[in-house]
Amino acid sequence: MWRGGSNTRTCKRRFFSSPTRSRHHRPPYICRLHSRGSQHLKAMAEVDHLAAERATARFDVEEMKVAWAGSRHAVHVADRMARLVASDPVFRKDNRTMLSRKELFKDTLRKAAHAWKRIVELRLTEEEADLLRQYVDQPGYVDLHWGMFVPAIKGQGTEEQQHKWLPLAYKFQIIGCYAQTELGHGSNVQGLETTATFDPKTDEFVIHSPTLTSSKWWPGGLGKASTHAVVYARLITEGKDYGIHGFIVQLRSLEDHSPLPGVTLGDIGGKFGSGAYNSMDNGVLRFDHVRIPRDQMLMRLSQVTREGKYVHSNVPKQLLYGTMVYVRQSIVADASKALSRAVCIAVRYSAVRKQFGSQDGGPETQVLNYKTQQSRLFPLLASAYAFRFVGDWLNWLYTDVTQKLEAKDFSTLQEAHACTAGLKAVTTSVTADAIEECRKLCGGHGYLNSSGLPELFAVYVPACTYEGDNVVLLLQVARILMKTVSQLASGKQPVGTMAYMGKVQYLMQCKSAVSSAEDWLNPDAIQEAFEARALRMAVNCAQNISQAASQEEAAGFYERSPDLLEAAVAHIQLIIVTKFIEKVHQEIPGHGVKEQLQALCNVYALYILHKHLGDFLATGCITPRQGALANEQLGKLYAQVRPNAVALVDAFNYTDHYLGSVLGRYDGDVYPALYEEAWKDPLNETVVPEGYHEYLRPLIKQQQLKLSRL
Ligand SMILES: CCC/C=C/C(=O)SCCNC(=O)CCNC(=O)[C@H](O)C(C)(C)COP(=O)([O-])OP(=O)([O-])OC[C@H]1O[C@@H](n2cnc3c(N)ncnc32)[C@H](O)[C@@H]1OP(=O)([O-])[O-]
Ligand SMILES: Cc1cc2nc3c(=O)[nH]c(=O)nc-3n(C[C@H](O)[C@H](O)[C@H](O)COP(=O)(O)OP(=O)(O)OC[C@H]3O[C@@H](n4cnc5c(N)ncnc54)[C@H](O)[C@@H]3O)c2cc1C
Repeated sequence: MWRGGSNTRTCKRRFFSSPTRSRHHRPPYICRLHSRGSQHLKAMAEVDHLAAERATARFDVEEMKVAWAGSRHAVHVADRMARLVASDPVFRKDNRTMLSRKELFKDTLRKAAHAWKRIVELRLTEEEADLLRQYVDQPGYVDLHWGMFVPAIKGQGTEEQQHKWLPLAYKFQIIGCYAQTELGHGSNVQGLETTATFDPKTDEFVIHSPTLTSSKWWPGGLGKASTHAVVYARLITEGKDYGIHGFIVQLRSLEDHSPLPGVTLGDIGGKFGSGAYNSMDNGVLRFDHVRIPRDQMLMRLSQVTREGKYVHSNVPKQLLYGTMVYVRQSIVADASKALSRAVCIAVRYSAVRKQFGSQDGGPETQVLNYKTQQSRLFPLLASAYAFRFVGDWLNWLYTDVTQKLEAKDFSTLQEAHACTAGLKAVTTSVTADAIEECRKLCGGHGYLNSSGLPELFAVYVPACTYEGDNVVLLLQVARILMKTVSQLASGKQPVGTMAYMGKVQYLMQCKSAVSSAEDWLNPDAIQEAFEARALRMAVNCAQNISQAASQEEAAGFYERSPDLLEAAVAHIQLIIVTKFIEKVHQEIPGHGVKEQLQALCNVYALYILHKHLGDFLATGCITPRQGALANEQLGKLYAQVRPNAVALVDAFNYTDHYLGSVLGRYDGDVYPALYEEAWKDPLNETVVPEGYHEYLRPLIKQQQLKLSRL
């Protein structure tokens, strides 16, 4: 019922033969003679400026790649797809920020068409094709086609509807998008205004946009590319409004791509940052009484009969939100990808960059050796790993819930909603902030487009808003927390990620036994502190809401919503910490791999504890002294991570192409690359800039004339 996109774990494999490759999947870098202005730079043989860093690693990087990717098979497939993309000139992206919007959009169409051609020619599996698209790394209509249009039909269409529409979508005979949000409403899905009124005379629905605010607004791929959309509209039949339902609507001609009669379509305009998300044609759409056959209503959950009778299957209405739940879980995995890219750039560059420290002409200090740099960077490195593992777990949960739903077991629906909504909110917020932090960690050069960080930030930051504004989603988690707390008194045992709340008697009064910094390395000590903090914050909120006895519960919730947000964050951080601890408890092969993950797990947990110390102290879970000990241990852990830092980001296994950053290059040969990149800027195409004769020369001449008259 919630069937979404592919579950890559179960994908059938069909490899195309691949050439043998060197250990690191980048072409050997030969520093080229620079075309302009840099003739003094001599061609050099390949040099690994980070070799000394790599030599200090105390673990097996190849095995860490397996731990990161999930399996040896996953490393292998990702490696092949990444190289395939990196070696293909069509997928070049280093000039992207210099293209105009129109050029960028056309470039996106070209890349998408070429990617599809390669997928067909090489007969790639679904898993391989997904990865290939990921490494092309340019937001475009295909993301919504595969990521939302297809999953919506799979999840909400009947067998016949799937049989009819999916083959068309799979072969790109139609291109689809997901048209839910309107100009007037996004978060409040039940507030959408577009109508789908059944006309029994013709056996059709009439799709209409009654107001300006009912215009569909934002859907990716809608503006220029899509031929079809799953449109969410209020179903009206026999004079009654049955609320929001999904409909497959054709928007453009399959002959000449012109909008069909009654359909007004366009792009909503340029977005934040150069390049970045501007490759996507987020669109506006209005309907003027557009007719579609009745069988284009997605009828898996509810149906309208030929006579116009509304029939709702005996399933929870929230299944209509299934596509969003599917995408939210995939966004958590994407957060670890975006965060690990930023961290990889910042760690490698921090190892190359040197400032201060030399009084006598000796070597300067690598900025990675500054404790402040480590205390800003290593928690982000740990977070990348934490998000990766919680993302894997969430993918498992999603698959499990989907199977239960197929068997008409809806008991885990709430758990799935709380986990996907909360983890989406926390991981995207942290990642967006972390990318910006990585930019600052790279100093001035981080601000250059060639660092890759400005574009990564601009592409990533809307993840805090799309698929549910993060605050709105955290309030959903808070509601479920409050419901769970209120049920504790009745003796109902919470399950899943809320199970810890069942230990309410103990967790409300327990005192941490930590008495030395080392005690904080005990996972039980961490787990208990996080559980007690999350539970006490939730219980405090529930008490404050109920104490406002004069108010309705909803009004109390509204008043206390800032505190509720924090309680929801505490609960989600507990889940992330728990899943990291569980991961480290598993068998993990490879020399030193488990030890490194253990250290990163502790960094993650103690960093969160340090950052939110106020919560832990205010709820009395730990004492100020124990808080100070946690911080002391954190410093020791940073020292442990330091010699492994570069190898830990190498384990992400990213090609230079995918990273797209002169600062994050695998070989660390940053300065010639920065120098060379600068000359590629269109401003450097002419020595004397355009506009000199119009504006600069007359200005200078005028001033000279004035001066000569004096
Ligand atoms: C690549 C980028 C592409 C981007 C694409 C997009 O952005 S696409 C556009 C993306 N757009 C967005 O993401 C829009 C974000 N907005 C929303 O998802 C919803 O409007 C809402 C969740 C905020 C409110 O929901 P509501 O109006 O129904 O009102 P309510 O709060 O009263 O909840 C009623 C009950 O339903 C439960 N429940 C809710 N959701 C789920 C769920 N998914 N599953 C299961 N259950 C769920 C909830 O717990 C409650 O349960 P209870 O207490 O009765 O047992
Ligand atoms: C890049 C991008 C791509 C997108 N792609 C698609 C797509 O393909 N298809 C599609 O249908 N949509 C898409 N969207 C739309 C997206 O899903 C919505 O923008 C998102 O759900 C947020 O809704 P909103 O814009 O209505 O924000 P609003 O709800 O108007 O948020 C504005 C502010 O109000 C606050 N707020 C709102 N409600 C509450 C509340 N109850 N309590 C407290 N605070 C509240 C929010 O926290 C926020 O600070 C996309 C958006 C973006 C930015």
